[in-house]
Amino acid sequence: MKNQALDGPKQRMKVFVTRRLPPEGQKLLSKSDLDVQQWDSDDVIPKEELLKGIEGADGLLCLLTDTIDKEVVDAAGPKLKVISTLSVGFDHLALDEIKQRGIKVGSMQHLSTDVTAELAVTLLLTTCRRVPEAMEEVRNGGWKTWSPMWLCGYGLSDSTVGVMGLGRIGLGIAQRLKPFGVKRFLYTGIPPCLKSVEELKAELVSTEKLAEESDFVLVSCPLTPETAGLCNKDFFQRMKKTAVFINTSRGPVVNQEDLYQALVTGQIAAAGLDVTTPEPIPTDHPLLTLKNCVILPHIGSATHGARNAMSVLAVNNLLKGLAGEVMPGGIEL
Ligand SMILES: O=C(O)C(=O)CO
Repeated sequence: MKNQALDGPKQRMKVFVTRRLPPEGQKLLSKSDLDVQQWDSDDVIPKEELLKGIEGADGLLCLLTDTIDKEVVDAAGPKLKVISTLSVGFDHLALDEIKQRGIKVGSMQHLSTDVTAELAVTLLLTTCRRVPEAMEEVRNGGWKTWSPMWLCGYGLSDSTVGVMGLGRIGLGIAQRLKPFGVKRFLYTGIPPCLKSVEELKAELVSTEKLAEESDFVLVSCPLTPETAGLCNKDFFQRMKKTAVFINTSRGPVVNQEDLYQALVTGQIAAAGLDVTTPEPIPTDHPLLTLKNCVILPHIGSATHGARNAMSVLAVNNLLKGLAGEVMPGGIEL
């Protein structure tokens, strides 16, 4: 039998959680034997609270709204072993600093692929068929009669769709769009499954060609130094005047001033954004004055099922990582 007096009581590992979690993840966390300290709020944690809270932590569970930079990992100190993020994207994590310290990182992997692809399709259809504008006309008395060219948009049948970043989500988008009668798929990026690409007869092209030949451009690439600002003046000038642009990845992939100019001058037909820079986009932002721009508040993965499942995976990543086991959503650094 172990001598408790000599060994001392087993110290519980400390984890810091930067937000209230969806119920299923919260329940799992509460059953663990970790010393859980949490920012018990639905609001973003202020940086100074994060710096205080993470001190001496073995693990961190964070959100995409938390910037985990050198200052934060320094404040944590040498015990920090695992960072689990409740997101697919990890552009908010200073990966170099994290890697240098041998900290393991877990994210969502495939978990929110379907719902995010579904939202991208929703946003595309909403934007290309001018749904918010049409609803507004019903409310404000603009609906006078059925009229041949009133509120005409663009349909997907026989179109060319360009997916920038044919990863898991990009592929999910293309697969969902195929039954709408899309004639041709173009893509950039590295597909997760070549067989699916063959089934779609999707063509790997340059970013320029994708811009020039697509009727609908959907951005689903991660934010990296290479993709930041990729959709800029030159990109929009290459697009067709009848083309529709959709971004469900990260705001900074798009130069918003250039997008505004492209929309206001009729360089492109319309845009739908689920992500902006910054988030939230200020309510007086020029893009919000445009009828041909539909903006959603970053709800790509916002279904009850997905968010609960994401929170369970985020907690499991934390538990497994701290136990020295393989994290189900571990990422290669
Ligand atoms: O999981 C992510 O990275 C998101 O952007 C949530 O929709």
